[in-house]
This record gives sequence, structure tokens and C-alpha cells, in this order.
Amino acid sequence: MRKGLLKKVRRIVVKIGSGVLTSEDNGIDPLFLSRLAGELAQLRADGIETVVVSSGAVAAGRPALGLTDRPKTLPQKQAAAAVGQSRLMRAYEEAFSQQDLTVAQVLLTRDDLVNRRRFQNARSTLDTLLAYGIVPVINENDTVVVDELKFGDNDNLSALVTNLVEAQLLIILTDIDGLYTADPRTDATATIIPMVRGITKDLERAAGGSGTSVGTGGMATKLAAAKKVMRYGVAAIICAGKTPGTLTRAMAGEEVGTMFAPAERSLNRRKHWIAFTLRPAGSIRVDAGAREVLARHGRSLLPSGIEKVEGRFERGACVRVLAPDGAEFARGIVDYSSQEIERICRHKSSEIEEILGFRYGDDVIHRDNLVLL
Ligand SMILES: Nc1ncnc2c1ncn2[C@@H]1O[C@H](COP(=O)(O)OP(=O)(O)O)[C@@H](O)[C@H]1O
Ligand SMILES: N[C@@H](CCC(=O)OP(=O)(O)O)C(=O)O
Repeated sequence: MRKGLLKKVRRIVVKIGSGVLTSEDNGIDPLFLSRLAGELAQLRADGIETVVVSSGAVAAGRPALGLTDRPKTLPQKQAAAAVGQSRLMRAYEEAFSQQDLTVAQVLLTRDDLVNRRRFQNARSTLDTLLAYGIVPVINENDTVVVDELKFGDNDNLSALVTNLVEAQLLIILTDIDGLYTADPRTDATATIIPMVRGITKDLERAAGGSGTSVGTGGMATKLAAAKKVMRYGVAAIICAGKTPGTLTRAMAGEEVGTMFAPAERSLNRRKHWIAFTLRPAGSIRVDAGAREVLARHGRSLLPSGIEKVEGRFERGACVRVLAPDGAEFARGIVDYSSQEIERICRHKSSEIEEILGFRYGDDVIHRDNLVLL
């Protein structure tokens, strides 16, 4: 089963959690990195390209600041990341050069992927690095980001990078051997779930926060990352990073960790970007009839089906589309601003020009820019 899903994999994203990369005293663990380099070199010999998304900058920078616990303030965290990031890259360089692998540091902010031109630019840089046989090592640019610009956690970043580089598999290496029915740190009866075909509310409830002082999002953000790549038609595996050979065994189709099967109806890259990378600037509530034609027949959203607009946004913004009960069922890019939509909603498209004095087209959201969630 797993082997079948892995057959066409040629490019992978491997996300490394802070807990995997650092040892007890919070220094970078060189043994882990040299094992990782060995496993990635072998994959490369087998024709598989790797992009690494690595956490660990904050944890690696902590000792230099004399911090024994998680930094308390944002400037402290950013200072720790600034010190730690260069240590991290030095450690990667040392370990990877032993295997004749060259690494490249790539630091991203959310804006780099939200802006379509910057997204494309980041993509060509990464493609070029890979074409040269270099292993990109990506992290969030912690030193400069403020809340509005944050990916928040590297699980999310790794899912967006999987879309960016069109990898066929995301592997999340963490400090636990997979997704359990509950957090095994607090529930001794928890058992591992080997295969997930769809993310249910029950699974989301089971996935809790981080159990360590270095991890960020726990299993909850890993599940959210898996959900994102599944919608892109890509598989994900969450497995133990510290156990030697796990990556190799996972790539060979052995039953390690938890595997997430790709969704059968997947989104193309642009629609995935609309659904998961852009931040909604407001919402549009539609009536039952509009919900039906959008959800069932994949049609465009016309002004006549819109009941209410929430938030202020411009033409070209990403918005949530809500059903009459307020539940979000789609996201899309609008062709009219919130103020224009307030004036044309509940009207026929043929009346747009008369009401506004101009028209861009019949649709408020064209079906090519609309994603069902
Ligand atoms: N259902 C669950 N199954 C497995 N681990 C869970 C679950 N719920 C919460 N966790 C916690 O998630 C942690 C892994 O996330 P995190 O600490 O953020 O690691 P990383 O630094 O690799 O991102 C585990 O050590 C565990 O304590
Ligand atoms: N960018 C941060 C990591 C943030 C993060 O998500 O950490 P983790 O949960 O360990 O993957 C750092 O390098 O310390």
C-alpha cells in the first residue's frame, strides 16, 4: 500500500523539528545531522531530491543568551534565532559536506509566499538550487518577522514549501514516532495510527500541543500541515527523527510512523495557494441556492446569491465564503471590492453596470479563483 503511494516520488520535503535537532542541553546534535546527511545522500543516489525545512534556530541560540528555558519575549526569541540560525547552518554544512552535499540557507517570511511574484521568484531560486544538486535548508526568517507576517510554525511552512517546490511527499521528523490516538505523554493507553486517509474532527481533537520546551505547535500543527498537502494530492509521513534509519525505511515503504494518503480530488497549485497561503481579508455570506451551485456544480459566485459582506477588502483580495449558517465552505479571490459588493449583492449581474457605473464582469468570484474546502 505505502509502496504504491511512494512509487512516483522524485522530490521530497523533510521537516526537522527542534526536539530532533537539539540534544538534552539544547546544543545542536551533530550525530543526528551526520546520520541525516548519510540518509539524504543515499536518497540522492537513488534519484530523489530533497528540500529541508529545519527548525532549531531558537533552541540552538538559547545557550549563547544564557537562557535555559523558552525565550519569554519576542525580541529575546528573535535574538536567540539570530545567533542560532548561523550555528545551525554551520552544523548543517559540516555534516553535509562529509557526504559531498552542499547546503544553501533560505529564510522565508509569509509575505514571500503570499505575493504571487515573490512566490514565483522563491520557486525559481529553489528550482535552480536543486538543479545544481544543492540541498536548500529553509527556515522562517524569525529575526525580522512580526505577528502579521508569520507562518507561525515550521509544520505549516513545510506544507507551503511542499506546494512551492511541487514535491510529491512531505516527511515530518519529530520527537515522537507518529500520530497517536491521544498524546502519549499524558495518556498511557494511546496507540499509534499507521495510516490516515482523511482528517476527521476526532483526529483533530486527538492531536494536542507540544510536550517539550523547544517544540512549537505539537501534533496539532503537524496534522494541519498533513491536511494541506493531502489537498494538494501529496502524501505525508510523520515519524521519529531520532531513530537511525527511519527516513530510509519510510522511503522504502515500510510501516514506520503515520502515513497520510493524498486526497483523490486534489487542487492545482494556484488553488492550493488561494486556499492555504493567502490570508482571508473578509467574508461573504451566500444564500442556500448559491451554496448549492458552488459546492455541487463548481460554478462562479454571482452577486445575486450574496446576502452579506463582512470586513473591508479590495478587488483581488482573498475572502472566506460562508454558508447561510455561517460555516466557511469555500475561499476565493474577489473581482469586486467589499463596498462594491455591498451595492450589487442580491442583484442580477446584468444590473451591475447600472448600479456601479462600470463592470469588471458577471462574477464576484470566478470559478477559477474559487476553492471548495
Ligand atoms: N495525538 C498525539 N500523538 C502524538 N504526539 C502528540 C499528540 N498530541 C500531542 N502530541 C505531542 O506533540 C509533540 C511533537 O510536537 P512538537 O513538540 O511541536 O515537535 P517538533 O519540535 O518536532 O515540531 C510530541 O512530543 C507530543 O508530546
Ligand atoms: N523557526 C523556529 C522554529 C519554529 C517551529 O515550528 O519549531 P518546531 O515545532 O520545533 O518545528 C526556529 O528555528 O527555532
